[in-house]
Amino acid sequence: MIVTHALTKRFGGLTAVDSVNLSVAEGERYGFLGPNGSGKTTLVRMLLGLVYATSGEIEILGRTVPRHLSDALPEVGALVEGPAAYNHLSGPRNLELLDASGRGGRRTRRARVEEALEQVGLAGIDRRPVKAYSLGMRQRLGLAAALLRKPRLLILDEPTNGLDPQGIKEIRELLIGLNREGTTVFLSSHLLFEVEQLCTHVGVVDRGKLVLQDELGAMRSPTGRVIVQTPDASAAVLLLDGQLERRDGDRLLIRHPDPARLNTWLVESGVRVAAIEPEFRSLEQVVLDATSSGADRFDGSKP
Ligand SMILES: Nc1ncnc2c1ncn2[C@@H]1O[C@H](COP(=O)(O)OP(=O)(O)OP(=O)(O)O)[C@@H](O)[C@H]1O
Repeated sequence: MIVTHALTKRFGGLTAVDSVNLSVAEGERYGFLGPNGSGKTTLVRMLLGLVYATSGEIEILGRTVPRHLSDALPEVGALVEGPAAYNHLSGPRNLELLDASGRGGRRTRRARVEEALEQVGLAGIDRRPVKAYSLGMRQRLGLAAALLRKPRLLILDEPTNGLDPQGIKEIRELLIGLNREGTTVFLSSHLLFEVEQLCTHVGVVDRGKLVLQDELGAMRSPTGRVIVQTPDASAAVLLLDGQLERRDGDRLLIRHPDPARLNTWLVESGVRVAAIEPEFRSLEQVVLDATSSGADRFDGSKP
């Protein structure tokens, strides 16, 4: 769906995107994660032919970009930083105008616009001009515009920018739903938590370089520790001499390679186990290990 080879963009002496090999397959929800200023927007703009690469190659839906971009674009929905709109017109009117530039027939235009508005939570919006929209509403309108053509591929630059936690959740659910119906989703974000909640695949960019690219599940390997919930926590603590890493009420974090064996042993020793599961590395830990700069440059906050 998206392939780049040694994609590079320099602005004078600054290398904003540095030899990036991106690979996004059909059906994925791919999170392109990096701190502010790491080159995400520049890469997205190159994918959409809005900025020329200094060197390297881009393929979108099997077409070379920018040369054959116009063949790919009808199947691509895009949202780039600061979605453009006619500020003196209403949101629905903006979408009607946009739709008129596409291939859809006039008779069904109103229905397409209404469906897109409904998908992003703007159904029944009044006729106020876009200049009176909040940042979150503008972002939703931008998403609606990206959805008008029922694209096979969505390319979204920071799609939850300006949204409150409820809005972020709604957009997440919308993107997961669209993806289930077959849309491949590529989005950039500086929010670790957002990517962890939404994406199946992650690319981590640090100072223009892609330092990690994998399936989220594969990245989050087991830590070798087991989380156990037990009403007999005090008895378990005595039993676990040296293996216990942390106790939090009736929740214990235990160094052990095998949850099944640990479970058997605890139960046979008279410790009732209410819940047991292996601990996996968080995306934050993975990113911390992969980047020289440390995860403090990434935004790990939860909404
Ligand atoms: N037109 C430009 N001219 C000069 N430098 C630029 C230009 N566009 C971007 N840059 C620089 O390239 C680097 C990457 O910027 P970019 O906007 O792609 O990062 P980003 O990861 O999208 O950050 P943010 O989330 O803050 O938008 C930054 O150092 C930025 O200042």
